[in-house]
Formats: sequence, structure tokens, C-alpha cells
Amino acid sequence: MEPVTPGKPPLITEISREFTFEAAHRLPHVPPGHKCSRVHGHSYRIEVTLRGPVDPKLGWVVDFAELTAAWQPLQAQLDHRLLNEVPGLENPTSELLAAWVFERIHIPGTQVSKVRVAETCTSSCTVFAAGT
Ligand SMILES: Nc1nc2c(c(=O)[nH]1)N=C([C@H](O)[C@H](O)COP(=O)(O)OP(=O)(O)OP(=O)(O)O)CN2
Ligand SMILES: [Zn+2]
Repeated sequence: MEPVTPGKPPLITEISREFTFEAAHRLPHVPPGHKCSRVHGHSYRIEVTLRGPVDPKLGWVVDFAELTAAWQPLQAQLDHRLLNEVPGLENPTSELLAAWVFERIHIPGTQVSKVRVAETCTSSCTVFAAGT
């Protein structure tokens, strides 16, 4: 149940956790000569955000550790890989990687509301659940 203060709208609560992994990729559909057509690597940062009710006794949506546990199988598929070889990531742009992660994290009683992928310090992509 969400915390409610009389006279104020109920709160929407989200929790987030950032994960990191190292991987190589190349972008197969960029124009000839584009630097990203060559294999190169990134230190990826992935932020996963969950939305859900705050448990009235525990005072949290879910333990952050549950988010880490849900992430672990994806980490195993991504870390120190050539992303183009991972099923579903044949064209591993930030946009498609964010969607790939979004579709694979499920925690009962919560909804993944957004996934942010940062390939570099200055570039990132965020995908959101429709209607949020
Ligand atoms: N919309 C997107 N644009 C680009 C993506 C992407 O996934 N979505 N990816 C790339 C490449 O992966 C590239 O490695 C990252 O590009 P860029 O941000 O240009 O990285 P640099 O650190 O090399 O930036 P400079 O400003 O050139 O130093 C490209 N575009
Ligand atoms: Zn790249």
C-alpha cells in the first residue's frame, strides 16, 4: 500500500539500482566507414527502476537485493561478451539493449518502469513502460 497523507495525492514510489559490465560490440547497420562499424568496447552502466507498492510493514517496495538477483542472469549473458553474439542483440545499440533488459527483468508485485543504458559518460538511452 502506498503511503497516504490526508488531503494529498497518494505517492508513486520507484526504486533503482545501477549495474555495470564490460562488453564489446559493433553496429552492423551504420553507414560504411562509421567508427561504430568496427568492434570496440564500453564500460556499460545499466540503471533499472522498479515501481510498486511500499510494503506497510517492511517500508520498502522490494529489497534492493531482489533487484540484484534479478539482474544476475543478464550480467552472466552480457559481461565480457561480444554483444552481437547474444541472442536478441544482433544490433546492440543502446536503445535495443535497454529494451532487451526491460523485457527480461521480472519481480513479482512490481513493474519495471524504466531502464537506462549508458555506453559512455556523456550518452545514454532510457526506455519507459508505456503509459508511465
Ligand atoms: N542513438 C545512438 N547513437 C549511437 C549509439 C547508440 O547506441 N545509439 N551508439 C554509438 C556507438 O556505440 C559509440 O561507441 C558511442 O558513440 P559516441 O557517443 O559517439 O562515443 P564517443 O565516446 O566515441 O564520443 P565522441 O564524442 O566521438 O568522443 C554511436 N551512436
Ligand atoms: Zn559503441
